[in-house]
Amino acid sequence: MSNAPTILYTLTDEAPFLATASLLPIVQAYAATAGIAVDTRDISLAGRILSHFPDFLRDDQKIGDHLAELGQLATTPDANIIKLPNISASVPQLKAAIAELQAQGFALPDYPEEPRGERENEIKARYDRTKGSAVNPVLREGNSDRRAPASVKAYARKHPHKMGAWNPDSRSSVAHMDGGDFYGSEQSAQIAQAGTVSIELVGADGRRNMLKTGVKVKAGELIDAAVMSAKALSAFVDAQIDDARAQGVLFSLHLKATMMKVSDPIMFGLVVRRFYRDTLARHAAALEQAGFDANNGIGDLYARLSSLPADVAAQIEADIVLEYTRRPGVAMVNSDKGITNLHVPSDVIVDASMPAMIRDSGCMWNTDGRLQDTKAVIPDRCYAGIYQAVIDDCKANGAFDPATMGSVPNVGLMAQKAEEYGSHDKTFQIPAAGTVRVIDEAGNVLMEHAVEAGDIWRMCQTKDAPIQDWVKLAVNRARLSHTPAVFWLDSARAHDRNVIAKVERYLKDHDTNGLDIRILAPVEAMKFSLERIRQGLDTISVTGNVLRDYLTDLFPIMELGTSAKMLSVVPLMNGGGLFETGAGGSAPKHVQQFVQEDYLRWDSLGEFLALAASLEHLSEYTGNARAKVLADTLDAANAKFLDNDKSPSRKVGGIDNRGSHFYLAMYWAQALAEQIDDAALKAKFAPLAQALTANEAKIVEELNAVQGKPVDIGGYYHPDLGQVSKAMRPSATFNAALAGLSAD
Ligand SMILES: NC(=O)C1=CN([C@@H]2O[C@H](COP(=O)(O)OP(=O)(O)OC[C@H]3O[C@@H](n4cnc5c(N)ncnc54)[C@H](OP(=O)(O)O)[C@@H]3O)[C@@H](O)[C@H]2O)C=CC1
Ligand SMILES: O=C(O)CCC(=O)C(=O)O
Ligand SMILES: [Mg+2]
Repeated sequence: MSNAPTILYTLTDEAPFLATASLLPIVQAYAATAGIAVDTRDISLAGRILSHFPDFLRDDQKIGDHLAELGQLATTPDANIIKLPNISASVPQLKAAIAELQAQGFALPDYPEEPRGERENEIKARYDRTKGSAVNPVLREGNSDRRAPASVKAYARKHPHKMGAWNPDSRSSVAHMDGGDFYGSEQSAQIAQAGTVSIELVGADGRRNMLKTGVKVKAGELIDAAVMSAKALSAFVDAQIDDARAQGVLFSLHLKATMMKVSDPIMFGLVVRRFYRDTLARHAAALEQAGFDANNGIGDLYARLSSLPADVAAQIEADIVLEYTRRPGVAMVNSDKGITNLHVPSDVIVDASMPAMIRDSGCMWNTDGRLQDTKAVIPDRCYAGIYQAVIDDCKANGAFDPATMGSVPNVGLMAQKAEEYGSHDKTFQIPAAGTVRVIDEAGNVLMEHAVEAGDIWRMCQTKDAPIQDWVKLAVNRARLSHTPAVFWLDSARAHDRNVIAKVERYLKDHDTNGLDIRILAPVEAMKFSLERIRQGLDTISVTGNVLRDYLTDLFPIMELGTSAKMLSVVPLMNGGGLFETGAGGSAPKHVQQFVQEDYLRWDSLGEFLALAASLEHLSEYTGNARAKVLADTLDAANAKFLDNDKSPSRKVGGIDNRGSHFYLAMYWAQALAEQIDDAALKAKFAPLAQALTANEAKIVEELNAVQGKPVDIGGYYHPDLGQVSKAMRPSATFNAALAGLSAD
């Protein structure tokens, strides 16, 4: 790459994809002035689906497997990838995307939910590769460094977002199991020498059923396994439903059905089956016939009613209404449309949903569209306790104050499918009682669990090199930021005990003189960090993969109002760079607003920060001095952008995503025209800076004039590129000015 510096910009889904249609032409035009190509790769859900079915498509419809290509590139020092959030699809989303593509003339097969025969099994396996968190584990060949840069933190202090007040008498709480969960059953082993392990289920009758063979392991690697008892989960859920009703609080469930794509939909399904148990039992035969799958949420039931005789469908609907009278109120995703917390597994995702609840005074929405105290059910104990610690702190001390609070950046272990990221192909719902064993090639039993039918058993892998890299990253971050760093590890967990031993060993490889580095159990680490945050002090959280996910939404949402404003860098272990934009998702409700009123609220600050880091990395890797000038001036532009508060406002009338891109382009051009490090660039950007500055009012008016009416983009999962581009670039004056930069 050093000859032809290239940045690869990912095309994804929903709001970030729409934003790209406006931002990318700006980025490409500016980067070209330094001889940098910014190419795209399609890793959207639709793109991933199409790339897996070339044999069903016309030649002109086929696309390559861009994700595999990027995954390969991520293992090389040449990688310079800007990764926007993408859909980690649940089954309902996957089916909706397939239906949309079929309607657009792509002759894809249906998703065989209950595959019959080899052909359907093969088709389902192909689709399943595109499902859930299919992208991030492939690209994240490094550990993550997520933080709010100083300019962003200063912005948040100057323009604090609203936080709901906390009442000390709030009845909101987090409920978790006391036993029979992953936490209570975790076992861990360290691999002595490279080889393979197998996973077998030995039935009560002694029959051996191989669940998986040939799982490659490296020397020094940690493997862990745990089981969630279906019986224990079921009893726990029943007790929580009753308790929520007795207390008069809303019932809500918080899982990560997208990222934990095998285990969590099963847990979600179990909760749906318990909550609606009377209706589901009464109509079991009809619902079976209609193909209802509780793992896809109660929304799946409604979607299938039309396939049943009208009187049966009406009876089922009536029974559900009746059943609600016997249950606690359920938290709503959208009370206007009657969408509950149990409708779709991907609607309520714990990393974003718990911070939202905490920001809303510990409440969620009830069916009347009003906020109400809530019981948040997070069954497994591994991490549930951290949220109760936040709730306890808010009840004791009131809401956090974004104008004064400190920050909790994160260094997260995730490289090479570390921890839960690698569990997908090693998670099983157990068909019959027996014992699950993990055995090595010599036949040694490394871990074993007694299991019952319906239990969820899963194994994770964490290689040694990523742990070493993670420790190094933590020490470097603590040194660079002069900030204490806490490893959130729980000595009561078998896996964490093994990680602690490695951390203690690898910390010795570094100069930690003068640094404050501690290892604390998650709840203690949370209390310690919260106590400091209230004093305005920062504390680096150094965590495993799941806490990385949880904390990098929780703290940014409390501190900045959104994780979109985070700098999110993944220094790839082989030297390349993966620059993620923000730490949040693809915000589906932004698309709904856009098609209804041509207004896109998506905040691209995460993209701006990622681009600056990517240009900086490119300049260091290739020695391209102009890339450095572009990076420095973009930094300056970002600071000005924040200072002048040019992020999109929430409602029609203000500037939206497109307006904010214009301001970034203007500030960036002005900084380039003002700098003195590169005279040619200065001369090139002077006329553009002048044109944008002179036409500011006109451009903003052209951009804002389109707002307020519906806009058609030709699809949700696979919108029409031409229509999107037209909608996202409505200012002729701005477009002409940019074209001028590329022309000369
Ligand atoms: N890295 C990735 O690829 C990730 C992908 N996802 C995927 O994203 C989808 C949605 O997930 P969900 O958990 O709802 O999380 P989101 O982060 O998409 O949404 C949660 C809320 O965060 C706020 N928000 C997030 N990003 C922005 C932004 N750039 N501009 C303005 N507001 C923003 C909005 O809150 P408010 O309205 O309160 O301002 C939004 O409603 C799922 O398909 C999920 O799988 C999720 C996380 C990461
Ligand atoms: O991989 C995913 O599905 C989501 C990842 C995520 O939420 C994150 O990285 O913060
Ligand atoms: Mg997340």
